[in-house]
Formats: sequence, structure tokens, C-alpha cells
Amino acid sequence: MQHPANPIPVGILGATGTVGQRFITLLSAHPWFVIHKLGASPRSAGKTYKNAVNWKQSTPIPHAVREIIVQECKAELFAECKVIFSGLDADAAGDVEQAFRAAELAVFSNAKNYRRDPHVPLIVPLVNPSHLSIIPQQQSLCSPPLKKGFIVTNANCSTTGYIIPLAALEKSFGPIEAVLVTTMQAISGAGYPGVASLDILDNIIPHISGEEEKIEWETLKILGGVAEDDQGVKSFDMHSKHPLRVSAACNRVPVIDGHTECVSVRFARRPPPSPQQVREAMVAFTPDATALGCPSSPRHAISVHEEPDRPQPRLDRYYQDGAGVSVGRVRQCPVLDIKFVVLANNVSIGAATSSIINAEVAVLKNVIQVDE
Ligand SMILES: NC(=O)C1=CN([C@@H]2O[C@H](COP(=O)(O)OP(=O)(O)OC[C@H]3O[C@@H](n4cnc5c(N)ncnc54)[C@H](OP(=O)(O)O)[C@@H]3O)[C@@H](O)[C@H]2O)C=CC1
Ligand SMILES: N[C@@H](CC(=O)OP(=O)(O)O)C(=O)O
Repeated sequence: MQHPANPIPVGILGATGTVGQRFITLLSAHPWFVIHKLGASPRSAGKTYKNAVNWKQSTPIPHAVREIIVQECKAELFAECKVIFSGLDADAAGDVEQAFRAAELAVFSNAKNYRRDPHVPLIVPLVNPSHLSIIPQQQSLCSPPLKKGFIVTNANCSTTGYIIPLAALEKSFGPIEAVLVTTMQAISGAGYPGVASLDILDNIIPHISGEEEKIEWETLKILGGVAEDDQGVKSFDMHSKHPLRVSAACNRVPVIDGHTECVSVRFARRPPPSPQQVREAMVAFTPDATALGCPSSPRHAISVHEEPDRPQPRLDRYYQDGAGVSVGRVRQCPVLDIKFVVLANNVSIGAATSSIINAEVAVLKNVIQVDE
């Protein structure tokens, strides 16, 4: 695939937030994308980025963005951007992202608003980048029809973390029939300031609003493939050929970054693979986005630990700069077939990194015309 010849100007919406700051950090060192515009709420608009943001990263604010004036999230102010990355709060994302798409801008969103839309792809780039194929249909169904504008969403951060090993297992061993997943989710997943310290210190909160339902249905849309009828109309298959049942239980724990998930799976195939076969399949898994040459896609998507006490958030959340996931404790499950633990950086592969790889795939597959 041809890498772009010229720098690609991009905009970031929600640039002052938790996900927005990770976008800034990653994009300021990106080989193709150049940060051109930043957007946030009217509270931040008109200020320089360094004055608008409450910077929480361990590296300094990149020099190139410090003096950029933050804009209101109005599409006409972002017209020169070839790619829009959105880390907007869900309360604002619905209207803003739709307006940007209508203005013929390519929007890569982290928000939940359009994930269920039957014409919007929900893409974990290490799993189902082929779902970009629905975009021409999305554009043709807009009123008026669009030539360049579209919305691509990435998944909930807990869905993203555990679906990468699930995809590796389906690739090697065929359909999965049932999954039980119990999450231990970091505080940063709730944005800033997020959960009050008096609620989370010395504590575990066994409820995250809407999270279990999101994991349960997003998994079906992502692993299900895209079907096409006799008239060429595309739809998301929702794993209908091989029904998959998912049960999620979500907990907030006093960890700053990195969602840990305990997963048990049952395969359709009998006999199921052994723990050693599962480990080998995960190590061997190479995402299509990596094979395609996406610069942010991890060389090794899944690190498999042999030590009995890994993965751990403090030790493993920056595996592959937060773009890969860490698996451990692969063993037999006496109720289903196999169980394991997975850790994923919720702000990186769970959010900003996924959007960036999605955009890289779109560039390499000419879904975005960067040289027009
Ligand atoms: N944190 C995570 O791990 C993950 C988050 N997500 C999703 O990503 C999105 C961002 O999350 P996160 O960064 O944690 O949230 P934050 O609360 O940290 O940041 C929200 C951002 O949205 C901006 N914003 C708020 N209201 C408006 C408005 N009315 N108009 C324009 N901009 C507005 C804020 O700007 P200002 O500073 O000016 O208020 C800020 O930049 C959410 O949709 C979230 O659900 C998805 C996966 C993981
Ligand atoms: N709810 C997730 C983060 C998030 O914002 O998810 P979503 O994008 O699905 O609303 C968490 O708290 O860890």
C-alpha cells in the first residue's frame, strides 16, 4: 500500500479531555498526521491550548500545540482538515459529529452515540477494519448524499480490550459460542475529574452505567462481519450464523489507567483447543492493520505472559506504547472451556490509538482522499 506523500492536516474535537490529551501526545509524533485545529467546549474556546487544558500526561504539552487557539466545535472552522478525531463528551458528540459529517469531513469518534447506527462501522482496528466497506452506503443514505463525509466509531474501552484476544481465538479455532467477562476498570475511563476520590479510594464500585449492555452487543457487531443481500445492500451480521452469548459484569477499581478483564470462553468446536494452543494462537495473531503497514498498529498485538501474577496495570499498560494488550493466566475453565486475564490501556488502544489506526487504514485503503 502507498504511504501518503504529504502531511495530512487533522483536527481534534474534545482536545482538552482525557482522550483528547492522548490524541495530542500520539499525533504530535505521528509520521503522516499533523495537528491543524483543536476544538473543545465554549468554556475552552478562544484560549490557547496551554491555558485551556488541565494537562494530566506525564510528558509535557507538545510544543507545536501549546499556542494553538482552541476553537468551538463548528465544522466550518475545521474545513481544511482531512481527518477529524473526536474525543467529545457523549452529550455533545451526537450533534457535533453529525454536523461535521454533513460538512463532508471524515470523523473518527470515540463516543458511544453512533455505535449502534446500522450504517456506521464500529471498528476495533486490530479486529475488523474490513467494516470500513459500509462507508459508501452510509454516504449514499445521508440527505443530501455525501462524497467525503462519514463517521467511523471505535468501541467501548472494555470491549476493545477483550475482543482482541477473542478475535485471535476465532481466527485460529472458529466461532466462540459463549463468553463471560468480568472487568476491573480504571478511573481514567470515567474522564476527568471522573469518580470522586472518596468513592474510589479503598473501594470497588460494582456498577458502571450502561457498560455491561455495551460490551454485550458491541461484541456481536464487531465479530459478526458484514453481510450483503442480492441487491448489494450491506448490513452488520451480528454473529447470526454462529450465535454468541456474552455476559459482562463491570467494576470500577482504584487503578489510574488500564482495564483488566477476567474472561472465560466456550468454543463451538469440540474438542476445544488446549491452553497451550490458545497461547500459541494469541502470540501468532497479526492484525490486518499491521500487515497493511499502519504506523500505529502494534507489531505484536498480544503479549502472552507465563508468570502466574501477570498482567498487571502498573507493569503492562504501556506494552507496545499502549497499542497492544497483555494476556496471562491462560488455563482450562471447568465451566466453559478456557479462561484468561487480559489488560488493555483504556485511553490508548481503548480510545485514541484505535481511532488513529482506523484513520490510517482509511488512508491506506483510499477511503479518505488525502491528495485532493
Ligand atoms: N476515557 C476513556 O478511557 C474512554 C473514553 N471514551 C469516550 O471518549 C469521549 C471522551 O472521553 P474523556 O476524554 O474521558 O472525557 P473528558 O470528560 O475527559 O473530556 C471531554 C471533552 O469534551 C469536551 N466537551 C464537553 N462538552 C462539550 C461541548 N458542549 N461542546 C464541545 N466540547 C465539549 C470537553 O471540553 P472542555 O475541556 O472545554 O470542557 C473535553 O475536551 C467520551 O465520549 C467517552 O465516553 C471511550 C473510550 C475510553
Ligand atoms: N465507560 C468507560 C469509558 C467510556 O467512556 O465508554 P464509552 O465510550 O463506551 O461510553 C469506562 O468508564 O471505563
